[in-house]
Amino acid sequence: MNYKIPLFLEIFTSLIQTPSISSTIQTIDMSNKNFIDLLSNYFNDLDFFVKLYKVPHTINKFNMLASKTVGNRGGLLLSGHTDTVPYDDNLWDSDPFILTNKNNKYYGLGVVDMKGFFAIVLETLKYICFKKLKRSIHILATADEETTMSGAIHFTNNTCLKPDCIIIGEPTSLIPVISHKGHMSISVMVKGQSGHSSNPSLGINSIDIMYDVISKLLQLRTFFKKKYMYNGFNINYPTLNLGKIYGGDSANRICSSCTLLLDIRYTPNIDTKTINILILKYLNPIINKWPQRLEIKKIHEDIPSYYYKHSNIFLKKIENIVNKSSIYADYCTEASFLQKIGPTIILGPGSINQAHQNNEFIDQSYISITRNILWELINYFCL
Ligand SMILES: CC(=O)N[C@@H](CCCN)C(=O)O
Ligand SMILES: [Zn+2]
Ligand SMILES: [Zn+2]
Repeated sequence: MNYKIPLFLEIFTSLIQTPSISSTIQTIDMSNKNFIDLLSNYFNDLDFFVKLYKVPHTINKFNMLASKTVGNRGGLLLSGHTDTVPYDDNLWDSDPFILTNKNNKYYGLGVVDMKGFFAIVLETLKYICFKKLKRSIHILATADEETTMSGAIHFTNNTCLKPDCIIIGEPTSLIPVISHKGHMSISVMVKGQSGHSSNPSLGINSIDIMYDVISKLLQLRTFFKKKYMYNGFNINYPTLNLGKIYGGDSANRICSSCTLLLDIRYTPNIDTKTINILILKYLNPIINKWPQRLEIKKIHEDIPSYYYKHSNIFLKKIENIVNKSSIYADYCTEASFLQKIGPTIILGPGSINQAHQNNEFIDQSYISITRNILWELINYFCL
């Protein structure tokens, strides 16, 4: 085909160069508009019909849907998120925004999770003859997957698309993922009272109280592991991770405020209502001892767990194409929402082990294999 779209490496470089960090911490959170514009231009270059959707309650964030539409139903939807997690300054061996080629790997923030997927999709589409298209092909690029999933939620609730199949290109090492855990993110703030450290009775030390909170949460963690075993997952029980803690300012002041961020990844055998009750049950002794001093909040809406419950014909076809049986994952994805509009499978290049890491990389061998798989998927669902 004779498109004016740039070469693969030029595209990949530009995607990595364009920051699109999302965070629940406002000072770090960024608009994804530049990234969305870049992607839109590339899909325009391929003569796709491109539409942007502003995602409500965000700082200027957008979803993009690029389509070649045939009829009004069915077809294939390839989906990815536009945002990356933040990065640790100084802990990278290369500039996270410069695509770096070393030892048959590409390094950069988002190479595997998951800007590389878009670069490979574009590279694949370049060589497809759309005159032969029998069913629609859509590419969805969402905002805020790493935080609230508000992009996927907004899209799911407002689209009239009903694809035959949705592929989410998260890094699964090209193994189909058909189930994953749910995700709950919580903040616990302890409000104490400051005072001179020479006399403990002059204040209420919020770090001391947080110490008790943490010890209760670790007990809850043990309870989850004992009571809610669920086979199929690699980590076959709900996990609880203490993710961030901050508070206080000086060694010689009683600490007046301390905040803890944590997440719970839950298996399908426990619901969020039960989890909420358990959190309160474990923390109640502290809440009673220190009335009004604990504030427990959700950082974002709970993300439900996901299980593929559609036609086995598509699943078998996809397992055949990649020559791998499907598995369950411990992380979570936008499949929890997108599955409402069509059968959804998570399948993408690179390993989740390199996601959210310093020196994030994607093995170059994934590029041609993924192109072939995408080509077969498009051939099966659209041509
Ligand atoms: C694949 C992946 O890393 N997904 C994110 C989504 C977080 C949504 N709050 C995770 O599992 O942490
Ligand atoms: Zn991801
Ligand atoms: Zn991620």
